[in-house]
Amino acid sequence: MSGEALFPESLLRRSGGSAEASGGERAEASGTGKATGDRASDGPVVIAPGAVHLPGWLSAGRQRELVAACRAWARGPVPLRHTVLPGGGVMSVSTVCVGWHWLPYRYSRTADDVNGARVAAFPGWLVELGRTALEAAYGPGGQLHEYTGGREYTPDTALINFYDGAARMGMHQDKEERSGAPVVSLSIGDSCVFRFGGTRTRGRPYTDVELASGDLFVFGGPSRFAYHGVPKVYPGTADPAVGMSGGRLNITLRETGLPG
Ligand SMILES: O=C(O)CCC(=O)C(=O)O
Ligand SMILES: [Fe+2]
Repeated sequence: MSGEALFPESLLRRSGGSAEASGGERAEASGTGKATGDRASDGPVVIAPGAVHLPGWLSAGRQRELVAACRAWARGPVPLRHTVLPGGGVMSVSTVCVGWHWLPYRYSRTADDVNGARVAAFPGWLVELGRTALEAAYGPGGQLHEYTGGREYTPDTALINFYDGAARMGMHQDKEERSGAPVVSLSIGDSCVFRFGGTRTRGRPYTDVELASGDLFVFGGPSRFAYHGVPKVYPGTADPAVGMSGGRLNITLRETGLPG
């Protein structure tokens, strides 16, 4: 089944209700309460220059639609799998990609380290969702324009990561892309600690942000190549209304900058 068919108009609408990046810096709330599927957005929180957290940006309905699309992609043409690293280590998250397949440490149209199949096409509605997300995080002009090199944001790959309660992701940079356009990250299901550091080292200083179901996090501009990771997931914190029985789903949209 094509992912496109699963998507109603609601995902294509430029979202109302999502605040624009007008507020100044605010301290990050550190509550660990049960995440609901439909938290009202409190507005953008600037974590570092170019790095913005928008709590509760996706409605419960949109989260359910994304969960359904990710389920369809996980069925094929490339299955969800634990990536094997060159040193023999196996990532604890399971991943499936759309548009371009990420493998350590490059992109390919085919899943060369899985089953060799060409990955699912990157759908137009997901480009629109990425654009809407950037506008919500940065505001319609200004940084948005600057951080995308004056072009419209055109993500062409999505990495979909599934975390069970024990899964983690070590500190790393997203640097296989040749484009410096921002990364758009959407979280659904269980809450986690998202650790966001600097561009030079994977160590301190960093900021720990709790990402809950429906949250948007964007990192671009001076933060585009910042180290980040997920040291902890809080099992059982998701609202079953988003359509997941457990675990955490994270979708990152990126521009690869690759031809074709
Ligand atoms: O799960 C997350 O929030 C981050 C995922 C990530 O950093 C990645 O896929 O490169
Ligand atoms: Fe990453």
